[in-house]
Amino acid sequence: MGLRVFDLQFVAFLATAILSLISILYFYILILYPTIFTPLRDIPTPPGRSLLTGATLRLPGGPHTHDPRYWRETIPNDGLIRFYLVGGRERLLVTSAKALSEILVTKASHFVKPEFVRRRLYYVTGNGLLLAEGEEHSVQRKSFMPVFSFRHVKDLYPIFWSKARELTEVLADQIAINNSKKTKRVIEMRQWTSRATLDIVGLAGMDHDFGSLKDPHSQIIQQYKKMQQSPSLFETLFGVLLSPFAAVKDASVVLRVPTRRMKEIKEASRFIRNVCRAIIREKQDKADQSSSQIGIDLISVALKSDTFSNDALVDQMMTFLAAGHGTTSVALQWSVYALCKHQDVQQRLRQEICEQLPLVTDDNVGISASDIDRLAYLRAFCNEVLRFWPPVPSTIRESLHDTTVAGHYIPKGTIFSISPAVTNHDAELWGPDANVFDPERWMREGCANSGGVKNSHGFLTFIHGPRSCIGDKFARAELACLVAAIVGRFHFELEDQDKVEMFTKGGISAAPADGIRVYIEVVDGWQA
Ligand code: HEM
Repeated sequence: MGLRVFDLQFVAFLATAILSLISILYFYILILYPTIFTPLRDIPTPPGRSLLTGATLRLPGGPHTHDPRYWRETIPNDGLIRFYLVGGRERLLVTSAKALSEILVTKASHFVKPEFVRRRLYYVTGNGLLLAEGEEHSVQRKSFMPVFSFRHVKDLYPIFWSKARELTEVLADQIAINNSKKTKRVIEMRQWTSRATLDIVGLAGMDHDFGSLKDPHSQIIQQYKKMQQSPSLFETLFGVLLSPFAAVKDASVVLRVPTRRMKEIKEASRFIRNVCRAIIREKQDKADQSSSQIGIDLISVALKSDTFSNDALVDQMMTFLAAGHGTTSVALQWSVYALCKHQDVQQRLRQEICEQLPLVTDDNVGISASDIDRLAYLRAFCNEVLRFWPPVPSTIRESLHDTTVAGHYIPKGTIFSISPAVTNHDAELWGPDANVFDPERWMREGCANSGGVKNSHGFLTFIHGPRSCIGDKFARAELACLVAAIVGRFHFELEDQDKVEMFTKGGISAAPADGIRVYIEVVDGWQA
């Protein structure tokens, strides 16, 4: 009996000691380290933070104490602003062109994508160009540079145009559906932009038509939807609980918890990998029969180079599908939003397109790169959409070892936020009208390629340096073809004219929250 009391006392003592230790550890990680001991304490920091939620980086949506654009404008800084994430973790927002240039270009090899980002993206992108680091990345990048050069991308315009035509056909069918007397109808753009851009990456990237524009039940689109699920309440709470330890060790353990969402993400990833594998086999069979059967798409060119194993090629295909599909889809959604909010721009763009391009309904007439690229206002409009609503609003980097940025000492393991959404609206770089949507800035003399920005780092949509978007020319050409085709054929108006579109909260891309619901109507003048 006496022994049992002693046992209980010992267990109670042990439990109290463990709880006290955990509390001290949390206190140190949450309060003491980030406020007193951190070597980053001299970097300007926005006032006020919640212990639980930190000052999590939000997407810009107007002045707000947690809005990084607001910090950029109100907190005096010399290139870096420190803020806290959930659990007291520190992060540095990079605000000056000089600091961006150091991290992205001059000292690019000192900075990598953090391990927890690589783990999170792995299922979606595979281990291709986006996630490779160091020498492996250099070799992969060198192999793919030629196929993403303008010399090659210009040959892909007819593919972009043919899918843009198909998009206009399915949209016209949607107007006619159920009620042939109706001339306009409300459509949610997201599903159509997503299907169009997936089909385009499929055709131009791997000579394979997923046919998702025509097939509403397309398996591959369903699988991508599964991958974009937001974390459940349990996963979020679990992440918050572990987050203080992320400062010590990354908390990607959350990804290893076998929740239903993680199971579905892994299944979807397996499904898409198998589709990629089958496409490669088909290509190899064709190539075995005749070398002239090899196409001009990205993967055929990689196959010809003999640099990649089949598994490595699957990773690259996953990368191109993921990196090239959602981003351009989001850019097209914002384009439609801009057209609705600025009807004068829509009219002027339609006039240029209708005057200078052949009918989109005419399937006998092809389009070349020069047909599209000579349309100055189309180019200005697309550039402004990409500036104003960068589809990747923020990316992150981690310092590989102790270094300096903007004159500040930066210890190994420091995490930086590189934010196109902040930099693309920086009044110091773009002038006082930085927060105004104005394609005209790209039409001024000598500004066609720069929009008049004072430093090239000011346009950060595709970032810069050795890790910049390799698909930027592909994306710009694709977006221009899609915008030209839909503006030439349809008139767009928001379902709710006064609606100010919000960004989605989750995901990598900054997509419009409601997928852009518009009235769409076939216009006179540019139809067969
Ligand atoms: C409007 C459309 C697009 C935007 C805004 C965009 C933006 C970006 C950004 C910001 C990065 C850098 C990410 C980081 O390092 O953290 C990136 C990388 C990348 N993008 Fe894009 N992208 C777009 C379209 C495309 C397309 C169409 C493709 C391919 C078909 C593509 C393929 C890639 C690849 C492979 C990388 C990794 C490059 C490397 O690390 O060497 N992107 N993109």
